[in-house]
Amino acid sequence: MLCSCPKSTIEAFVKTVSGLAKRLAEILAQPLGVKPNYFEENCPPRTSYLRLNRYAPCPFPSQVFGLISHTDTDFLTIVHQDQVGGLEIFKDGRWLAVKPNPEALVVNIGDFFEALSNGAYKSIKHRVVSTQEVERLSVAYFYCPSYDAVVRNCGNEPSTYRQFTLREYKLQTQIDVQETGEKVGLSRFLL
Ligand SMILES: O=C(O)CCC(=O)C(=O)O
Ligand SMILES: [Fe+2]
Repeated sequence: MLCSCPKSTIEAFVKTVSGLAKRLAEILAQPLGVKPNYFEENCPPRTSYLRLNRYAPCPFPSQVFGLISHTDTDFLTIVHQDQVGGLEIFKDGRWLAVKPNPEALVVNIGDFFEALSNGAYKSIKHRVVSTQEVERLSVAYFYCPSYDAVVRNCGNEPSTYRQFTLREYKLQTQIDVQETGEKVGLSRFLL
């Protein structure tokens, strides 16, 4: 797994996964009427990032989450998890385990694709449950716009969310976490 790899391997992975993220975003955006060069213009490499997650074995797995329920602050996230398992998505009112497959990547829609698509694509709520026996490793690549790129509904329907930038969104999240203890997310930007 990537967490113990040399820097050159991580850099090579970022190069490949960033190309994949861009291509996937373009394909998903095509039916929405988004300009073909939207991601090229608005997502420079410096605001996207890779996170290496290590979840230590937990003596109280029923009481402590590896990662609490959240949506991702990006267009999309590409995740590679090891064989341990623990990632869950919230679908149709219940939590579903994402079966670990080290040969596969998991792609999550993030908050900004939901806004760009005016809700046609949903930013998926997810979490990681703990394991008592073994540690778990995962790698997540977050595909983001630049801080001042405007994210808005690209279709012709009346907008569900007001337009915003990553800078504004992060600032609002910071305020919400300080005041309420959690990220409120897109609902802050409902019209
Ligand atoms: O560890 C995972 O499988 C998911 C990680 C995740 O959701 C995140 O880093 O935002
Ligand atoms: Fe996440």
